[in-house]
Amino acid sequence: MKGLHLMQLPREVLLGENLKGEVVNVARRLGLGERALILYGPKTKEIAGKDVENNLKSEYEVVSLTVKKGATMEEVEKTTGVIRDESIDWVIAVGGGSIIDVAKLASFKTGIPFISFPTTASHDGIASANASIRDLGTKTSVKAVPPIAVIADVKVIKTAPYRYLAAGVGDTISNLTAVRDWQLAHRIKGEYYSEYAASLSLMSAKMVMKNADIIRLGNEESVRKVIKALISTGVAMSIAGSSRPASGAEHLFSHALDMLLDKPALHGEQTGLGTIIMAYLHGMKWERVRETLKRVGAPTTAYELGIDPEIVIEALTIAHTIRPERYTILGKDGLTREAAEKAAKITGVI
Ligand SMILES: NC(=O)C1=CN([C@@H]2O[C@H](COP(=O)(O)OP(=O)(O)OC[C@H]3O[C@@H](n4cnc5c(N)ncnc54)[C@H](OP(=O)(O)O)[C@@H]3O)[C@@H](O)[C@H]2O)C=CC1
Ligand SMILES: O=C(CO)COP(=O)(O)O
Ligand SMILES: [Zn+2]
Repeated sequence: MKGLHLMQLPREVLLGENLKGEVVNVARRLGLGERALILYGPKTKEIAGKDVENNLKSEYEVVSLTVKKGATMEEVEKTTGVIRDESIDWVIAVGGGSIIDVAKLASFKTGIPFISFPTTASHDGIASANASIRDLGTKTSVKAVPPIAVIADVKVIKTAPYRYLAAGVGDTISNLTAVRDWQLAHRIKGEYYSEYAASLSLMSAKMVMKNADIIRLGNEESVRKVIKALISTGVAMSIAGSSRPASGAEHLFSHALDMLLDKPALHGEQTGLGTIIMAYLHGMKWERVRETLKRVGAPTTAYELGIDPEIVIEALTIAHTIRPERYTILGKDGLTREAAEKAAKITGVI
């Protein structure tokens, strides 16, 4: 229908302590069916997956699946296969961004609801409607539906190494340049722009900047600050109907690194680094971005990320080719090698 803008959002968001047993109550309140599929990874099974599964078994028939190959189409297909073969009614994902994205796309393809139970605060896919699957023929996220509920147990999330929390700040601070890119595309290409989505996204970035010193403590309050920013960013993406409010040129840079590296760093670490450079290109106060990342202990140089400076330059020069329909500060032609090197050197990234 022309002019119709569909915004899908989670029905329940729980943020608190000791929520591994709460899943049963959430499922009951939402009237979810008898047969549940729980997805976890080898590590997140031990961290929280088994406990959630055992709690669920008191009231539901539960099938479990361990995702070993990350956010790949192979894992999505395996999951959709189990959903069909076992007549599953709903899915719960207990894990990092990869496990959540596998559950998100598999449940979307089979038309059943899923619950997001994050074990890290490292990415803003926790509550979003889009899924990033590596070998989907595109390097970027595709449309799915948001989780019907998000259950964020701060005690569980705190078990993750501090690096993950700092990565969550990197994924959130990206909103600053992502929104600038969006505004640019709105002005230059007449692209749809949502002031509400952009404001919510910017607010999340500003909140983590303001609370950098609290986040650095790595305690439960720190986790709460970052998780709220990540969930709000996911909602901003749902309002926008795309990842526009949270993904601009800094994400294209991170996607380019993922293509070039056998072992990329954490998503949020890469996007944080990209934000410093893209803020410089936009003529923004890029020093403030770098300062915040430093204050929370996130990497601000290629060296700290363990990435060869040459790869950083290459990623900067190819970033514009990854999602050509998404106009950014990199323009249609991208950066020359000289411009890329200069931007990376001036900002101290290489
Ligand atoms: N859909 C969206 O909107 C978005 C999606 N993303 C995507 O999310 C992914 C990044 O997510 P991220 O969470 O950073 O990484 P991953 O989900 O890839 O997890 C990385 C590793 O961390 C482990 N892990 C998870 N939780 C804990 C914990 N509490 N303690 C110790 N180890 C733990 C995982 O264990 P195990 O081996 O058990 O899985 C895995 O080995 C990328 O694929 C990115 O593209 C990012 C932003 C937005
Ligand atoms: O990571 C994301 C937002 O933080 C999703 O962005 P992409 O659509 O670029 O994959
Ligand atoms: Zn991201």
